Amino acid sequence: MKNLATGTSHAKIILIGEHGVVYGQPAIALPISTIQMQAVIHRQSDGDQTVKSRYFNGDFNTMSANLGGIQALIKTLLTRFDAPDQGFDIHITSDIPSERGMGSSAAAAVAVTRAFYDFFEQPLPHQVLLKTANIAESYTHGQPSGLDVATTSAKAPVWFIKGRENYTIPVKLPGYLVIADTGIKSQTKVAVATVRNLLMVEGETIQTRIDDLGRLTRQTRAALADGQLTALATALNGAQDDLRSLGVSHPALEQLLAVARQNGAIAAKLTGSGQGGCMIAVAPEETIANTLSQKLSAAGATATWVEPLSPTD
Ligand SMILES: Nc1ncnc2c1ncn2[C@@H]1O[C@H](COP(=O)(O)OP(=O)(O)O)[C@@H](O)[C@H]1O
Ligand SMILES: C[C@@](O)(CCOP(=O)(O)O)CC(=O)O
Repeated sequence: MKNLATGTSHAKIILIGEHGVVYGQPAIALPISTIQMQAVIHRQSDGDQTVKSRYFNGDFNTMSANLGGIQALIKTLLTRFDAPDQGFDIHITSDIPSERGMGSSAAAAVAVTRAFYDFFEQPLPHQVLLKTANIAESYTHGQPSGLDVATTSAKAPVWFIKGRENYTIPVKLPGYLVIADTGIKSQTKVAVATVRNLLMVEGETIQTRIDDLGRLTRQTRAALADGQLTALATALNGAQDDLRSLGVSHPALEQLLAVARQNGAIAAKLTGSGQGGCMIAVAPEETIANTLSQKLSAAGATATWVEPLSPTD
């Protein structure tokens, strides 16, 4: 066992397919490796078990309710390594805004899992990482698709279908993504419940929208493979129409989407669970992306990021 161990992860955005993915449709998500999360463990020889994060600073056994997922995950890991009473101090630091659709809960779970495997000096196969980190996600979300854990631990864009073995896909497209945060917090489990309730009440019309998200995601995959920026834009804009019908947009998101479209974005949609959180816009050139970022900030976005559409290591 080490005296000092670390685990890292990063943010993600869902390019297309959020919410549909909960019902078996495909989704495509991109790692945002410039926005990082880190978990650092110091061994405590006195047996103390302590946690420090944005949400909580104190004894591991009295962690606040919104860190219940991380607590359950750490308990599982200590049991797995036959060390339930091992002393540790874990410090989680994050640049990922929380409850904004950028995968903070999954990134925390991935960083913590990696840190404990490093602490106990054990190899961590990727499939074990996914399964383990999803213990925390199940607690936080109820029934996560697994997309967020897959992407916050990935180095390349992920093609994802729930319950299947998922894989990374190449994206070789010119163009830039602008990510903008409305600053409005929204919990994934609440947005997922909105869609579930609508599906129960309205049935077929909602199922049609979910199916359409799958169709548009497949169209996006073809557009990414062929370098077709216009086809990509059509699919992303169509997905926003579907997501609005599913009840997961928000006036603040709609306002930023309009600003993006008026200032040179060829596509704009919410990303992640919606009902607040972040939106993404696609710009054909970096100069347009930088202008968009300024305009979105002026329109009230609390933070913006510009990223190339084809991620680089
Ligand atoms: N820095 C952090 N340290 C520990 N846990 C975190 C941190 N940031 C986020 N989380 C966890 O993620 C939860 C938010 O997750 P969620 O509602 O899914 O939003 P997101 O879209 O950001 O993933 C928080 O309630 C907390 O449990
Ligand atoms: C809405 C959903 O498709 C994505 C949620 O993303 P986030 O937790 O808002 O980053 C839910 C899921 O995939 O489990």
